[in-house]
Amino acid sequence: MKNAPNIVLVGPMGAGKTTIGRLLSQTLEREFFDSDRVIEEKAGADIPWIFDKEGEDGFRRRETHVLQEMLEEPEQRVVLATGGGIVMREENRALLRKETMVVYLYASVEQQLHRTSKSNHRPLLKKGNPKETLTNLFKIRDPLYRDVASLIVETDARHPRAVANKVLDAIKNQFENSESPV
Ligand SMILES: Nc1ncnc2c1ncn2[C@@H]1O[C@H](COP(=O)(O)OP(=O)(O)O)[C@@H](O)[C@H]1O
Ligand SMILES: O=C(O)C1=C[C@@H](OP(=O)(O)O)[C@@H](O)[C@H](O)C1
Ligand SMILES: [Mg+2]
Repeated sequence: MKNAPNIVLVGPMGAGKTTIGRLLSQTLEREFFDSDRVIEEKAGADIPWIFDKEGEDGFRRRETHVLQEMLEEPEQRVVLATGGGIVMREENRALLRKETMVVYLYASVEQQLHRTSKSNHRPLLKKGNPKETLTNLFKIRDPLYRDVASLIVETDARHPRAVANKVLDAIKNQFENSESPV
């Protein structure tokens, strides 16, 4: 498992990408990165500010740049939590398809809504009705998550530690099967 490629978590807001990614990195003794935090550190500003001053397009340009940096480092083996919109750009999906173990953390819209209800760090949920926004985004993005994912793990009825253990088991099975001699 040590040699498994970069592990990248994708999924909607509130799926647990940041939370589970940190748990996975501890167990796997790998560096953990959250693309949102890397974007904020590089910009010296938080995501709401970036959306406000540069628009969503400006944020997406920064997001692609960070993804390129993270995945194009040949020796790097990290755990990367992405933002929920990472799959919107084809260039990001192309990057995710190369040499990467992509895990789709699935969460129902109800759970997405519940888990993001206390957050004021997600600009897309500040406008309009959050449930409608999450429902519409899910319709568009669920097929895109499935397109890039090697594994899909259900998160609704599991605590974070249980989700992380499920992901680890699934990665172990996938990686060992792919390594086993024909
Ligand atoms: N499996 C889970 N069960 C219950 N709460 C969760 C679970 N995964 C994450 N959370 C909680 O949901 C919120 C959003 O999690 P986060 O990791 O930020 O999601 P994402 O990065 O996918 O948007 C956090 O408060 C986190 O503690
Ligand atoms: O779904 C999206 O488009 C976004 C999700 C956020 O990350 P999380 O999925 O970690 O909340 C963050 O990248 C930004 O607010 C945009
Ligand atoms: Mg996150």
